[in-house]
Amino acid sequence: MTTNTVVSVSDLEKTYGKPNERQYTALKGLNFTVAAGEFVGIMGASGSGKTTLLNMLSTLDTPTKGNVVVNGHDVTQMRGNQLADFRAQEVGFIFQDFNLLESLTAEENIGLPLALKGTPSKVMDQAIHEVAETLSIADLLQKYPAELSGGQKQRVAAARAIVHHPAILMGDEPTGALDSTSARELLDLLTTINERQQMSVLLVTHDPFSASFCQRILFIKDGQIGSELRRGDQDRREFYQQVLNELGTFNE
Ligand SMILES: Nc1ncnc2c1ncn2[C@@H]1O[C@H](COP(=O)(O)OP(=O)(O)OP(=O)(O)O)[C@@H](O)[C@H]1O
Repeated sequence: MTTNTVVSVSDLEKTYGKPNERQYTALKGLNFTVAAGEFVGIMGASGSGKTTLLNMLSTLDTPTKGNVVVNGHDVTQMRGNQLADFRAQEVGFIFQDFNLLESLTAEENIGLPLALKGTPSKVMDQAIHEVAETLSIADLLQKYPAELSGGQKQRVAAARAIVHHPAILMGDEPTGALDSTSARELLDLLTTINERQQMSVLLVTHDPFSASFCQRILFIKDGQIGSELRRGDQDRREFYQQVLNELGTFNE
């Protein structure tokens, strides 16, 4: 793995079910890398293995075979506390349903990854306010999730995902519960995070509009990478058309 590779996946396989039970192989030998500062999309039809892949990358589940290396750590070799430390430091997550804690303010939610690491409160305050400025949510910090719109909740969730400067930000359909305006704002925000902070972003989505914000898209079909698109110097609208065309032929 070269130094500017943030994610390296080799021969990744995942079979669900015990050997003496009914088994299903969701991933059938995936190989790809994500470079530092790259914005990569993972697309595929329902059931193609997108969430399974994200679970392997984020260490929420373990592969049956193969390796996943994130920022130099072979996560398939880690156990217990090592895994917990890895997740707390190297990965940021945003989910479709925000996953904010309702009893905490936006500020407290954003600070969670730092609190879990035992960060001193002054350092934590500064980091929270910096990220809140970057994501234009400084005025929301004292509010509780119930007082926020879906779009605002997802901005808070994005702030929580990057406050500890992870090596990579992963999103599982993060625009799925948003109206089209908020979805657009979140995608612009992910682009800002990617460009300004040089943070690698991996976005799992079945939505071609969301995917068109990526620099490169991997299309998964039946547990394998079926094809790949690169945006190059096309503008986003042209790339969107290309994604639609690819999906048209890909799903046939
Ligand atoms: N815990 C499990 N046990 C058995 N099979 C599973 C399990 N989790 C997922 N699968 C199967 O693995 C395949 C891939 O599922 P996965 O959730 O990764 O797909 P996906 O591409 O994320 O789908 P969607 O877009 O609908 O979320 C599916 O056929 C699914 O039924």
